[in-house]
Amino acid sequence: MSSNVVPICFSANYAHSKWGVTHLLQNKNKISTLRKWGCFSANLGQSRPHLEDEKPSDLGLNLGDGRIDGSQVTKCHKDLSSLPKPLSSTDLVSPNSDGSKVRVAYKGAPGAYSEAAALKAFPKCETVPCEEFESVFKAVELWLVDRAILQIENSVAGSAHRNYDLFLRHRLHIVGEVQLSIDHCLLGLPGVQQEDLKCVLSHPQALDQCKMMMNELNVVKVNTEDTAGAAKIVATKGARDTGAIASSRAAETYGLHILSNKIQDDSDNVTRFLILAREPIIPGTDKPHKTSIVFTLEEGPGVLFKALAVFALRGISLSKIESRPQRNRPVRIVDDRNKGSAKYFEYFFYIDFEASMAEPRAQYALRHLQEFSRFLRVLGCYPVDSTNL
Ligand SMILES: O=C(O)C(=O)C[C@]1(C(=O)O)C=C[C@@H](O)C=C1
Repeated sequence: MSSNVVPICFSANYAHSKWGVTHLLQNKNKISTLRKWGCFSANLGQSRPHLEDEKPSDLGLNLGDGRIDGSQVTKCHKDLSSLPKPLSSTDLVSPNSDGSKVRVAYKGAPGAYSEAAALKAFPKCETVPCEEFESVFKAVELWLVDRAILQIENSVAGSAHRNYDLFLRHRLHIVGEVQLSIDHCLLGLPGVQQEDLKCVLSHPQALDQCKMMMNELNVVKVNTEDTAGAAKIVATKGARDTGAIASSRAAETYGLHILSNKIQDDSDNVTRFLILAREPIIPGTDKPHKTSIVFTLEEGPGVLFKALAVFALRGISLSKIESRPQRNRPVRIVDDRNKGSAKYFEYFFYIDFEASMAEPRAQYALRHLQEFSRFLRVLGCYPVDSTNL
């Protein structure tokens, strides 16, 4: 197939498409709630709600009992063997609840923690390494993969600030979270001792999480794109005075030795990752859910206080709040005749709150928040990761 030919899939099986539409119809009420808050981007108008009651004959098809026998084939004047064979359900590769066959994009080299997070969420998935965060998002948007995994915060080193900004540059939805316990190792070439090291490479977050050990060793710290990338550099350069902070999986992947393990300052070192997809999931109330939103505020006294109160008033806990500069409008200048002009920074506020969008109290809280906000977007509503770390 030439590279500029895009295969477009259509259903040759009425029953299959009917199932999809029926499934959507059953969840129509929930979906309309989601769309109201901007967290559903699929165009339901394209699916045909009346299709559920339609029969093949209504669609202008006369299939008889649905089967084609040999006599029908011989009546054709054309060679049908060159026509594309319809996909059967066994050919289809789609995200399954057991995690099989899901393709997950992550930023970094094989052996990175983000790859481990993808494997924790989808144990049988195919992981797809990407060089840039932009490519991770693009891979999902262009249907090259089914999901993306994105590190968002660490219990010791804090938020991955830049990753917050990516949400507004793209329109992916948060459909899950993964909490991964991070045990860093100091890696070196076989035969190298810890004392031989003059320089240690790693991702800035990992170097930050192992400050005490780095100060003790008195080495030069060098930032790399990711921890596994650091291990790869040490292995490929063969530098005996250079070590890497990375996982034991990375040591195995690149044939390095573990000089020291669990070197992080805090033994409870946990990184939270988000799972992103093209479509949101239908939020439930069967298990604890979180909702992530981003908003900007109107001007006025106490607006941030009022914004946060909409959750407190309804007994909804906030699990995270983060602010990021509004890049397109970073400063607001207010002129006051008596006090002169003042510059205020403008922010996007990101909040995770502990409720499902299927709960009326969450819907009321967002409706209330709209009174004080200029812009509001639901980034996703997803089950809390309550698995063992
Ligand atoms: O470098 C990696 O291996 C990553 O997956 C990135 C990352 C991060 O950005 O926080 C992930 C987990 C650890 O906290 C350290 C690094």
